[in-house]
This record gives sequence, C-alpha cells and structure tokens, in this order.
Amino acid sequence: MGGGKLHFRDFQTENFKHEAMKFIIKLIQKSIDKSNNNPPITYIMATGGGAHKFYNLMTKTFRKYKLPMKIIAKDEMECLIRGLDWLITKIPNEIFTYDLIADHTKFTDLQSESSIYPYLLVNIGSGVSMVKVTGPGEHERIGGSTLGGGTLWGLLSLLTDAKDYNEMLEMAQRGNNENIDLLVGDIYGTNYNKIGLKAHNIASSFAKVFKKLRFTNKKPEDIARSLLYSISNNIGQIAYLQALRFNLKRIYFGGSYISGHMQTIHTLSYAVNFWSKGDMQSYFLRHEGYLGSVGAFIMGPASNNSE
Ligand SMILES: Nc1ncnc2c1ncn2[C@@H]1O[C@H](COP(=O)(O)OP(=O)(O)OP(=O)(O)O)[C@@H](O)[C@H]1O
Ligand SMILES: CC(C)(CO)[C@@H](O)C(=O)NCCC(=O)O
Repeated sequence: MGGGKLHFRDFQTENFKHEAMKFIIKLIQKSIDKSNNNPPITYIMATGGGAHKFYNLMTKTFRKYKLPMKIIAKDEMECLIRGLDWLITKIPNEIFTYDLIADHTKFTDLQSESSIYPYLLVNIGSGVSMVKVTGPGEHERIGGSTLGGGTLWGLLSLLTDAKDYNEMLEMAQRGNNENIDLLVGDIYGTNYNKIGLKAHNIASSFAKVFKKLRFTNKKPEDIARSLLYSISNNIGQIAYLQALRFNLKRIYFGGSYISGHMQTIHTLSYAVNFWSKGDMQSYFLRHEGYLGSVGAFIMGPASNNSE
C-alpha cells in the first residue's frame, strides 16, 4: 500500500438508511470530479450481514442519485481474518495483551506473516463467531455463541435505565458485582484451594439476587458489572475450549463488544489464563470493531471471491 489514511465511522444498523446512506452519498458527491461527465465506476467494498441486507437499498439509492458505484459484497469471516492478519502484521501499536500480574496492557511487536499462524479469532459483535486460522486465507468457523454483545446490550436495556452502550460500560466500571453474584467465599467461607478457586471468585452469577437481595434495591451499576462479567467469562471459557480442541495457543479477541473497556479485556484474559493455566495467550486490538471493514478494503474489487 502506498500510504494514505483510513477513517472509521460507526452507525447503528437501524439507522443505515437515514444516517449511513446519507453520509455515504454526501461523501461520494463531494469527491466526484464535476468536470468529468463520465466518472469511472467506483467500487464499494461491503461485508457482514448488512452487505446482503442493504444490497438492494444501496444499489437503488446510487441509481437514483446517478452515482456510478458498484457494491461488492464479501464474505464476513474471510474479511475478519484478512483484516486481522493485516492489522497484526502491518500496524504498529495495534495488538496488545493484558499483563495479569502487573495489571496493565502492553503492546506487542509487529509480527511477520510467517509467524502468526495458527490462531483463534473470537469476534464478539452482537453474536460471537470463533474462527480457526491456520495460514493466509486458510480458515474455518469452528464455533459461536448467541450470548454476545447484543445480549449485554439487550439485557442491560431491560435491567437498567442506561441510555446507550457507553453508559452501560461506565455503570459496570462503577458497580460492585459482589452484591449480585454469589462468590466462592459466600459458599465456603474461605478459598477452595484444592480446585483453584479463591474466595473472591464467582461461584454463581446473579445468584445473590435471589438469595439476599430479592426484596431490596438492586443497583443498576452492580447489575451491569455482574452481567459484563458473566458474558465475558462465558466467552473466555468457550474460547479456551475451542482453542484446546485444535491446540491453538493464541486467541485474538475482536468485535465492538470490547470497545476498549478494561474490565472486559481483563475478564477475557483472566478466563483464558485461568482455564489454560497460563498456556494460552489472549490478544486484543485497538481497532477491534473494524476487522471486517479493514479486510474488505484490503481485499479490494480485484480479488475473485466475492459472494
Ligand atoms: N455505541 C454502541 N451502541 C450499541 N452497541 C455497541 C456500541 N458500541 C459497542 N457496542 C457493542 O457492540 C456490539 C455490536 O458489535 P459489532 O458492531 O462488532 O457487531 P455486529 O456486526 O453488530 O454483530 P455481528 O458480528 O453479530 O454481526 C453490540 O451488541 C454492543 O455490545
Ligand atoms: C450471525 C453472525 C455470524 C453475524 O455476524 C454472528 O452474529 C454470530 O456468529 N452469531 C452466533 C451464532 C451462533 O453461532 O450460534
């Protein structure tokens, strides 16, 4: 690539027609050379469910505005790993780990393409996809979970009055899950060392709501933290099991569920480290929510495996 700058912008899927489409049209109109009566075809690389769901809407809208755009819909999983491979190998200060002993994040060095495989990608969007990657373009979706970002967002919309996702994450940051979760110490009165559980480990998510707080006020912050822990721990454990199935030692976590939120990053890292007894390493990305769009962009219209 000969330089340049990538710009990222998010829209809610629900607002695709009225916000995203309007934005795209404006952007194209601004960039079209008015003196050229026959502007060349410009390709729009698209991926994810939206590339299919909104294909007709996009085509019709470009026709209506007489814009010479051609949409190329690319496979979601393919784009995710193409984007991730590119970010791992080309962008400095992109990939980081969570050092559980020092309690902070640490950037990893750029890696050469020959040394990054095999790995597991765990993409946490609305739902969760787990993709085994064994070489350039060699990948297989080996699992998934319906308990993902959409679950946190949906359940916290029911359980709290948070207005948006950021507010939910801020609530989780302030909350105390010990008021909601039943801890090992609540059951044992102490650690259960024989099976590696400390008194502060969660024994049962949300169990205290019934046991102790049924008739008292539950703080939304505590609920947010408890649910964030439940979902992140669950994903971390499934990721570990999937990695174990194929002897993968490196797990990359992507998707907007993470949104750079330290509690989430810590919990995913902790779960993988706990279950693998330190044998597997979790990796995170600065641009975790854009793997698919970066991948589609990198592939470009010339590659022959569009949908
Ligand atoms: N501003 C936001 N508003 C809503 N959700 C957000 C926001 N920021 C992050 N999220 C989280 O990101 C999730 C969606 O992630 P992402 O956009 O990566 O996936 P998606 O493409 O919608 O889903 P999938 O990968 O399942 O198709 C939401 O469910 C929520 O947990
Ligand atoms: C359906 C997709 C692939 C859309 O991105 C994602 O939301 C997902 O992986 N959901 C989990 C579906 C499952 O594996 O049960």
